[in-house]
Amino acid sequence: MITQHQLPHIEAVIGRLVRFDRPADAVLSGYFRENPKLGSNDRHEIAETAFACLRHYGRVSALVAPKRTPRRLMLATLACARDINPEVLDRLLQDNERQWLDGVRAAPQPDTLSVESELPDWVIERLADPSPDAVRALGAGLMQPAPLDLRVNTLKMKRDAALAALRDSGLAAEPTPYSPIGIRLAGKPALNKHPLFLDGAIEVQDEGSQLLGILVGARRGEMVVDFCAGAGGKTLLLGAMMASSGRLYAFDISEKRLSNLKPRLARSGLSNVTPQLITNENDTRIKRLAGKIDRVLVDAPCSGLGTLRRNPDLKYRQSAKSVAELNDIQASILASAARLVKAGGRLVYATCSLLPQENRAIVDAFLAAHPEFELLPANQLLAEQKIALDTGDCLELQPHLHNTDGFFAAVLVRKA
Ligand SMILES: C[S@@+](CC[C@H](N)C(=O)[O-])C[C@H]1O[C@@H](n2cnc3c(N)ncnc32)[C@H](O)[C@@H]1O
Repeated sequence: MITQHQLPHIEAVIGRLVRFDRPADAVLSGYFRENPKLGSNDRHEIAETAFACLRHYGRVSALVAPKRTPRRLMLATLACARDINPEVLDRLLQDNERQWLDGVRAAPQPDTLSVESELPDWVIERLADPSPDAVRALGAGLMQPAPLDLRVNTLKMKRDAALAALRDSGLAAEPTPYSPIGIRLAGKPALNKHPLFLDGAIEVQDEGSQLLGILVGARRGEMVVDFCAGAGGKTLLLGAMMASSGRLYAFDISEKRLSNLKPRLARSGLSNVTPQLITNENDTRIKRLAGKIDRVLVDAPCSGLGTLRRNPDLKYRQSAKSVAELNDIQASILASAARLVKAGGRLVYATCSLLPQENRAIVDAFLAAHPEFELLPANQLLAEQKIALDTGDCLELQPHLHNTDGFFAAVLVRKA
């Protein structure tokens, strides 16, 4: 329920968000830390309105143009992008705002493809299929809330047992359609105090991420590298696939992200993981492992445009220029990671981007320069795992088609 007391807070948060200089969730949690007296309903309404503003920013900012003040953006969001009773909203307005907002409500919808799909032109131009129908369908999918997916830690529990335990605790839980170790929950229940979570038997992980880990196919006793491990979402999956045996290196250049892996590792029960901070993809510590690794995952830094359901601000924080810069980093990381792979070993290149420029183009250029590698068709690998999902020789997940985040993965093998 929106109240008068919340409006200055929403306005302040929107003012910070539309600078697009920091991740939206960091802006929001920083604001809540500065304002500890805000109650849970206040936080909920502030976050919902702020994210609605970001999700519908193309439309909302066109409606209030040319005076895009935070207050106007907030009022247009409340009137046009959230399901707020107009009478309730009108009671919260200043006198001079009622007429203005009526005009906004009555204004014809801006009908450019960019506003309709809520995707900037530079993104549309770079999609594999930029035709209006495809863009509208993708844009609509990216506007839906992402489901809450869990991965069962198979070291601790089977999926059926986890499903039964979650249902016993009153949660509506279903198996995920594709991942054999995934569970989809209805709603967004808080899980951080759930016994299964505390015991490390479940982790929050999008089904798409799970499929990508499954393509790595890590096995017991192998030497495996998660090259861009971050906070270890996929490391934990790979470690469980290896039944906590062999050796799993988790590399990353971010000390902060790697430190977030530590408590997750402790819960998971894995004892085969070696987190390793590296200075860059050419770090000397990596060279020592050259030619020794069975499987390498490169979950490359990318634009994140596949995660717009959760991070709608990314489409304004990224740009054609930042994607071009990422392309250089992606190519360099992939080439470096490839040196680790032994003969017959597997290299998986993955992103959570929807742009061919960060996906297939990087892989094609790599294969052209590295004839010692070849592509293993992802659809065949998934079929061998009895996963009924065929997106061609690379895994290409799209929110509106698969109800996962947008993901890309190519599986490469070093010829024996
Ligand atoms: C997409 S995120 C990885 C997410 C992680 N795999 C997970 O499942 O949670 C990309 C990661 O690449 C790391 N990174 C950026 N440049 C790197 C480099 N040159 N070498 C290794 N990691 C790098 C970033 O710090 C970031 O954590």
